[in-house]
Amino acid sequence: REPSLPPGPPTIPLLGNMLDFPKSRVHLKFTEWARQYGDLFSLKIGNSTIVVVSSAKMLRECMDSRGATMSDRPHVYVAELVNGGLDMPWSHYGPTWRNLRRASHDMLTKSACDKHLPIQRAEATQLMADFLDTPDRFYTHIFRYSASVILSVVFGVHCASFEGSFIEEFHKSQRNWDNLLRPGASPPVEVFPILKYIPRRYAPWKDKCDLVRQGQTAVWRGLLTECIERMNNGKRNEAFLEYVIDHKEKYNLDETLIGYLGFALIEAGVDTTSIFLQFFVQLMSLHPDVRQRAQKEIDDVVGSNRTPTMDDLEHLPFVKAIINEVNRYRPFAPTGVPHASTADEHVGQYVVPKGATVFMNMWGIFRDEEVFENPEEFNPDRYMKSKFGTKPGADTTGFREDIIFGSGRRICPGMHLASNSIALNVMNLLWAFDFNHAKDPLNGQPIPIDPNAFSDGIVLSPEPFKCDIRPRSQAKAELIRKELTDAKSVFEQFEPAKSKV
Ligand code: HEM
Repeated sequence: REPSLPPGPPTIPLLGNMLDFPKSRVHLKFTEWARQYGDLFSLKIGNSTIVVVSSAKMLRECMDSRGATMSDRPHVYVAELVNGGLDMPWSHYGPTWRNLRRASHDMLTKSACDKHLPIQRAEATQLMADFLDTPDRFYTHIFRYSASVILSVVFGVHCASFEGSFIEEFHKSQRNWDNLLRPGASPPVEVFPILKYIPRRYAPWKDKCDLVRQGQTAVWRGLLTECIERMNNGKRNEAFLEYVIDHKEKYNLDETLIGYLGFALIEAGVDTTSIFLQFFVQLMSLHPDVRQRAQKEIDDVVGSNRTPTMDDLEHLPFVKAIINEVNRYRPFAPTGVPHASTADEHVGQYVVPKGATVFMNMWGIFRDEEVFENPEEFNPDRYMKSKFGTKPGADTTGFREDIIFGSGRRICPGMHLASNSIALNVMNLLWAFDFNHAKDPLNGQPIPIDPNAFSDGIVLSPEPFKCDIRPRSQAKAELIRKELTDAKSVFEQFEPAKSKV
């Protein structure tokens, strides 16, 4: 390790820390190292450098305030084979990313997203109705909701069901993509570039890359073609992509890039929103005391004769505290989405060198005992006592309300759409349903839910679990069904999704 680098675990010649690098649960090891080496530590993997930021204060100093040099993405060879750098979350910091980013920013402003609240509300009503009809399929209902909202808003397409639909195909294709990105699924080409040249017959991962690329291209090409046809037939429905197509010169985007822009929003927006809602259902089933307290708050503000609206949120501090605590307790990307530096940056006494991969260790930030009381405990009440859920006297420098959405120039452009989705559904689901452990039909005993069973990788998502979801009253169930009938007029403004792309 070069002496100017932040400290870190001891290295061995040539390989550096490669043998110590965890194959799973990377966030746990990063957090252990952060406690040992500090809130800015480094690892060497061969010649390359990884820097890990593990406090909000350091996040501000090292990343938020250095947007111009900390906004690249690391080279990931399989991603280059799959999307050639045209897919925004993977794009390198440069003109293509800038054009995509500018368009997404203009499309997804708070006021633009608020205009799309009617379709978000209609979709959220369908989610409640789906929970009434087939509660056991809550996992796919949530995925359908998240996908259909983004498809409607971005491409102008509504997808009424998961099974047998385009959304099911997209789900499968994304799981193939996740598998390809898992550690060990492809050789470490980034460290040993020679591995790129392994002939195809010995490198099945190259064929898998082709398959994922073909699947993703089919998704955006199909949706874009439909959008253009609709525009040509005079049937516009205010989809965001219509606006970008109209202004493609302004953003310097050709058809392929416009397709990738739409795809990036589905790719980055669907799993994230779904995962939040799945964890929410899990945590409400595990913590009936928290659920009941939130339900009492909602009942006092909303009552039983109407469903919640976005205007209710400001009167529901405990519901907001639950949202914050789900994000703290189960951050969707526990080591952040890595950035890369494009210049040597002096941070305190250390240098973060040009080309380093920089991780935001959200797990470590949210599990810091100096900052959070009993951080391992799911306790929304902490956010009732302080804005950031921190304990009295803790240093809150660098904390911000949108910290879960990333950092600097790469901060999530979909955060307003995501926040509306999360708030609407959390309010609705607490208003409408009780969540409990499912019972084993053979012995009537509660089926345990393991809160620590989650998938590995850059994204944390709960392993499938069972729970019991029931409407809180017949009257509420009837109101949901009536609102779904009313929502049909909103859905009709969108094109029905095809079963295949
Ligand atoms: C709970 C929901 C969501 C969470 C927690 C979330 C979080 C994040 C995070 C942490 C990043 C990486 C930021 C960074 O590199 O510093 C990100 C990037 C991104 N998100 Fe989200 N996101 C959510 C929903 C959405 C939605 C709904 C959309 C689209 C409508 C979206 C679109 C994107 C895109 C396109 C990027 C890549 C930005 C870039 O690389 O420049 N996200 N998101």
